[in-house]
Amino acid sequence: MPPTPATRAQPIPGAGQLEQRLRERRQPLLIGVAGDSGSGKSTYTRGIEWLLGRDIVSQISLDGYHCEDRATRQTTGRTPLDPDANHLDQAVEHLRALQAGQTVDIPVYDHTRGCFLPARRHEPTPVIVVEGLHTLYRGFRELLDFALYVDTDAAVKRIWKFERDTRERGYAGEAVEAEIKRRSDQYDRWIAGQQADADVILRIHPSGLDDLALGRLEVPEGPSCHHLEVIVKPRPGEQPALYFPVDLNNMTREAAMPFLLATVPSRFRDETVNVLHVDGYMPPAALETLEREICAFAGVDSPAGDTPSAADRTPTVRFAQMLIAWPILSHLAALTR
Ligand SMILES: Nc1ncnc2c1ncn2[C@@H]1O[C@H](COP(=O)(O)OP(=O)(O)OP(=O)(O)O)[C@@H](O)[C@H]1O
Ligand SMILES: O=C(CO)[C@H](O)[C@H](O)COP(=O)(O)O
Repeated sequence: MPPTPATRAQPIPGAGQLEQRLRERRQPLLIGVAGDSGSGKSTYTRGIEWLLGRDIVSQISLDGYHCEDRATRQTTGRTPLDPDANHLDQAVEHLRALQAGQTVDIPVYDHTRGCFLPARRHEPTPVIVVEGLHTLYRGFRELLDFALYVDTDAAVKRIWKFERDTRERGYAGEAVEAEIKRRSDQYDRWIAGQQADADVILRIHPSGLDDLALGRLEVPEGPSCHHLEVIVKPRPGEQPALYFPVDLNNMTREAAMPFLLATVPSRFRDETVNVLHVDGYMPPAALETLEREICAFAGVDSPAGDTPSAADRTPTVRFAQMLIAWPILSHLAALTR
């Protein structure tokens, strides 16, 4: 029998109106993002806000619920990774109120100075992204409509945290090194276990393309790339198609950019999952097509959020943001159908 030609799937009824359906909701949907400090939680989930805009998506950081500011922590020796060093019950109560459509005063932590600021009034938006060290803990998980865990390789995290904490948070280099060391057992004890309750796990490793190159990998100047693994559970039923073009000419020309995309059906914690692997540099034209497709699915003409920062505009980060936005948006679409 001749192979069936690949055709574009018919649109799923109701897809393309997600933004409208979210806007009509009275009760916000909560997306929880957990992971270590400096693991990339904010960076990799900003794509949702960028696609749908701030009217629809708002962010809450659980850092405001720490019990101690930076100076106090230096005297007690505790770190915020200890769940008891956070007002988690109050955070759960606030999320419950937001989910019920109420406005809440959210405590705020100022990382530039390491102290608390006056609480900020948070009006519920149709989607609220909640980020923090303990976001998938008991009490939170039951409230969440979608849970993401960001699991970043220690070596990658070390570089990101070191650079960010010395540049933006006023830390001396030795102090960051000492803090990373002090926290490593605590991460295993209090944070890592939350992966078990995630809908999607994003793992970030150093690029592995070197291992695939014959001889030395030749990479043009550009932002560094990483090997991302996105662990997703296959969704039952018909799914909307999401295309992005792969230009074979681009892969065989002289200055081809190294790029890898694979899906590997696997077993993970006794469940069937697909593991999407991405590494290298996605061609910008393909990325633009992918973003247009996701916008069409969401029902917006173009991304409705503020223009991203230069760091967020690197193709490697943008692609990762879309890879994370896609399972979240398609899940939200199923919940609002
Ligand atoms: N792919 C990347 N390439 C280079 N830098 C990155 C990348 N991803 C994240 N970073 C940087 O790493 C730092 C930490 O990222 P981010 O703020 O997203 O982490 P986080 O988990 O939200 O941190 P925290 O919970 O401590 O606030 C930031 O300075 C960010 O710009
Ligand atoms: O674990 C962290 C999440 O980012 C921070 O270390 C914690 O929020 C305290 O912040 P700072 O180090 O700026 O005092």
